[in-house]
Amino acid sequence: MSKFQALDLGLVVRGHGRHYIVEDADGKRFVCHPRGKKSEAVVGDQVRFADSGDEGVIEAVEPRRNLLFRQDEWKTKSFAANLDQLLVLVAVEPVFSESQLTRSLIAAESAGIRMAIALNKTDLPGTDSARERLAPYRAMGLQMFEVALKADPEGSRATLDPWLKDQRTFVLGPSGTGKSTLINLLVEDAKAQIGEISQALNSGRHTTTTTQWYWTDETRTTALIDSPGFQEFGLHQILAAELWRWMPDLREHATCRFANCSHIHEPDCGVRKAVDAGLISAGRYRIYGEILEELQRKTW
Ligand SMILES: Nc1nc2c(ncn2[C@@H]2O[C@H](COP(=O)(O)OP(=O)(O)OP(=O)(O)O)[C@@H](O)[C@H]2O)c(=O)[nH]1
Ligand SMILES: [Zn+2]
Repeated sequence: MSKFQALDLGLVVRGHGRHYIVEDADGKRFVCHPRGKKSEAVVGDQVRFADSGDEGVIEAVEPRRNLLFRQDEWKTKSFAANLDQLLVLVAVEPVFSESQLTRSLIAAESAGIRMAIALNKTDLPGTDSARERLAPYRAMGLQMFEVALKADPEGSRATLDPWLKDQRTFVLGPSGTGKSTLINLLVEDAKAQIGEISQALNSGRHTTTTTQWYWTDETRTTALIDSPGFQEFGLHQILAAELWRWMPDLREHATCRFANCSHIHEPDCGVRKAVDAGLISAGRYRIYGEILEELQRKTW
């Protein structure tokens, strides 16, 4: 038994530099800092903390169920821990980058986190072509939602609510897709929740420059975790030789002559055959090649 077992267990709902907001079982929030130099806790972590009046101290981070993160050549950025699922929000406009979409799905798949895609702004005329671009993702068995968060808020809520209920959902999406609209629709007091936290952390600004945890209900069973940073989604945590495993459409066809097939140039490659036969989308295969090259360039 850890020596911190007797301390309160709390949930990290926001991190800001060396300061954290930790919420206890009753929903009471405390400003805390980590003991020692390292700031290891991330949003979603369960921590043992001691509330020592002015500011609490995080003594230990409990073991994690999972951790969603990205890693480029220079640094690792953790999004959040202990997630149930990932919702990638894209829109009919602005046109989404398939590379970014694929990267976020690979990160979640390799972290063992269930995921879905929501296509927003389906009131716009470009909906059909957006749907077409998403067809490969639907075909590989991904849960897919169509919404119009602004044009049809009630319908959108009805579409998403059952999937979100009682889950901790991390929301990712490029700028301009409607992430703020989504949060404000589902979290009644979103602005108040941010305001309260910004004030507590004395950060002064109300913008979400870091990951933010929201409860959508008073009983605190359904959570949305909002984060900036869809851009530059590095995947250096993934081994080049295993990349294909995290792409369900490639994985399905990876019956190749060589067990260590890279699916790029080898003879008798099931993946390349499937691409030629139109069973794997050319776009997804191209992105696979790009990410693979990036991972193979790794210098360590
Ligand atoms: N046509 C249409 N526009 C929408 C819909 N939902 C959101 N928008 C618009 O899309 C724009 C972006 O919405 P936001 O919610 O601010 O998007 P965001 O993803 O938070 O964007 P950032 O703040 O840049 O990260 C706004 O002008 C919204 O009014 C929709 O269902 N249909
Ligand atoms: Zn192969």
